[in-house]
Amino acid sequence: MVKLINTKLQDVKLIETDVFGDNRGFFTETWTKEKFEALGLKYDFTQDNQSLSAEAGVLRGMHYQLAPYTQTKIVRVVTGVIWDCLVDLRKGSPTYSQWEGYILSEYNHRQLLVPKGFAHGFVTLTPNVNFIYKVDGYYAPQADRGIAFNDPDVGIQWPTDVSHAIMSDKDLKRPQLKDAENNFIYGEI
Ligand SMILES: Cc1cn([C@H]2C[C@H](O)[C@@H](COP(=O)(O)OP(=O)(O)O[C@H]3O[C@@H](C)C(=O)[C@@H](O)[C@H]3O)O2)c(=O)[nH]c1=O
Repeated sequence: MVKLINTKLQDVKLIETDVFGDNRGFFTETWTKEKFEALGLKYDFTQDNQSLSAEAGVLRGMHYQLAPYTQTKIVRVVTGVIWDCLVDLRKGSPTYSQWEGYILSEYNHRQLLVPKGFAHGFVTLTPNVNFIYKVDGYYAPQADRGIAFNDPDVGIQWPTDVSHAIMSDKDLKRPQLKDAENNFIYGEI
């Protein structure tokens, strides 16, 4: 059985699948087309991605691709623990500009549905985080955008001190939401 858990953010869902433990370890179906579609999660996935973050305190975010290159993502962690964060960038959404964080780990096996129009990022809470995700749109570097992880107007409360987080140069220079290019309209994407 696949279980969907609503979150504070409109349209964002946590996903739990059955995990069958035994003397060898465990088994779980991480994505099953017909079971996910029966719950309304019907996407034409085009790409699977993996990142490794070697240390605790790596911060990647807050990322999105502009329309028409928007991506739905289903994200999860296969080794390690992260605090994953989303910001709703869809103008007109009841939760516009709000953020929420979720623990995703090799232990809770939780996945997160990141709808189109959300900025997404995470901080690693352990070393050796293997993060994998499906997306339903190809990588489009010309549409690659982000907002600053520490935008005071958004006010994300990271669970650890991220003032010296290990980050890409690109992410250190992201604009605030009020200055960011953003063409998402709630209901239109
Ligand atoms: C995302 C991506 C990157 N790349 C390349 C570009 C670059 O040389 C290298 C690293 O890219 P980045 O620094 O953007 O990688 P990263 O910071 O891990 O980017 C990811 O972060 C998380 C939080 C997300 O939400 C993802 O959608 C994606 O934006 O990989 C691809 O070739 N295809 C892709 O789909």
